[in-house]
Amino acid sequence: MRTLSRLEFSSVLLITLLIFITLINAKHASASVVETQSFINLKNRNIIRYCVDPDWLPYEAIVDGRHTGISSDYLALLANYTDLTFVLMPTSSWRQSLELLKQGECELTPILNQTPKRDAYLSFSDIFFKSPNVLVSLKSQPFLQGFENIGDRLLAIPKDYRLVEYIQQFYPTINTVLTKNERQGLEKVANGEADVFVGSMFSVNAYIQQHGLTSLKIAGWGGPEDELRIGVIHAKQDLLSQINAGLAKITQADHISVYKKWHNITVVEDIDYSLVVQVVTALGMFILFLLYRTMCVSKYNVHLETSNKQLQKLQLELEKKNCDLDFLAQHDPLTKLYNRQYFNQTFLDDARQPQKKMRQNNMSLIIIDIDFFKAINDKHGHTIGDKILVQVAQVLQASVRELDVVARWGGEEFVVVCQHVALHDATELCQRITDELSHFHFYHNIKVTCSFGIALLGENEPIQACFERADAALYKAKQSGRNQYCSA
Ligand SMILES: Nc1nc2c(ncn2[C@@H]2O[C@H](COP(=O)(O)OP(=O)(O)OP(=O)(O)O)[C@@H](O)[C@H]2O)c(=O)[nH]1
Repeated sequence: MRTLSRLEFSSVLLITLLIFITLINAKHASASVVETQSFINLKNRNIIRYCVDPDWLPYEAIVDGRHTGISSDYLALLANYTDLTFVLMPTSSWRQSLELLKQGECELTPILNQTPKRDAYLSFSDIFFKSPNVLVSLKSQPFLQGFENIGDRLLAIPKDYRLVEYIQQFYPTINTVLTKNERQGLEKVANGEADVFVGSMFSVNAYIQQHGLTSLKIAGWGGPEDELRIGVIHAKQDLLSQINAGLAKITQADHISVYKKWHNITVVEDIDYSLVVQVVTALGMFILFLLYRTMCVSKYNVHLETSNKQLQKLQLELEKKNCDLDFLAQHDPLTKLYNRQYFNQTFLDDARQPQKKMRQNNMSLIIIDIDFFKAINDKHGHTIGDKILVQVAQVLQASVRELDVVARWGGEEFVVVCQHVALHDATELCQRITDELSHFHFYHNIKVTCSFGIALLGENEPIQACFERADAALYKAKQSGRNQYCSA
């Protein structure tokens, strides 16, 4: 058996090492192609050591020592379309990955932007993935649109990211604070240590959703979009033709599959809740004011209704009092017949229209006087005398027609005005009254008789004269022995 040359020995040692690394990674069943390669395959394949950003999901990350994210899926596709085998060199930070690339320890990094500084040690493939960068701020901040409106605000950027170079070159006056990674930048904004953060939309959104940073919002676009490529160290730039050929073989369906797997963007709505609160508060106050007004108005209405009812009651009482007053002014309180004042106003005033009509239609005037009333008073007392007066009034009222008017002239004397009644009819009325009185049961069986004086109102005769004639006729009836009627 021949002994191995130094070159053969080194190759065997390297392959053994790679197998060992592969076996360790294989237990994680990653999308990374190297993790499923057999020893025989590895022998025929070009093995590439690569580094990634260990904390840049969904683009890439190292979780439990395993490469995951968009770049992991693309490397798997590339491994299918080329004879390249990719072996992950785990790092703890993006900076460390960049350092290993500069030193040539890592030969490839699968997803990054091309920048002038990186051109110094990396060669770049064609673009295979594009993504916008966004500005992130607290929801209370205004919508910034772009870097132009950042003003004095403090901008957080992950160090060693392409955007640092971009800001330094195009917006050197913006106050910046460099953060370890995107997560730290977002946390600084959420904690108020920085005002704005700029980063890739995919990773920013993923982080906001994963960690429930609901106080944050997308506040604008952050410069040119990321144009992501594979970077290889200059020593390995010959690989680029194979890499680009492999990338070109990736189908649209492959791209969409990767995109769907890692894209879970939910639009964080840019709602100005302070405005909503202001509007709701204003509306609430307006509604409260309306309620207060309605309560005041209904209270006032109740008060008004009560006052109106009281007023109506008072009005009714007043009307009743007025009626009472009117009645009292026109009636005799004892007999309830019309009084002398009413009689005078109604009949003795010639100027009044009704009397002119009466004159044209036969009007008879009868004066009635109770006989020997003084004797009744003297014998039975005034109270009984009053009652006799009331009973005589009832007899008179019951004996006349509705349109005739009976009034108490004074003392024990009454007046009857009969309309449309000729002298003859008036004498019949007196006889009827006389008959009624003779049959009427007065208090204490007192016998009550009356004397009557009748006069027919003559044409053009003043009523006063007619009254005087009736009075004279009454006197005549008295003189003739009472309980009789005389006409004039
Ligand atoms: N009880 C009572 N008596 C009254 C009222 N007004 C007048 N008198 C009485 O009526 C009486 C009238 O008396 P006289 O004028 O003398 O008449 P008379 O006694 O009826 O006699 P002749 O008329 O001549 O038949 C008086 O005694 C009055 O006091 C009254 O309202 N009530």
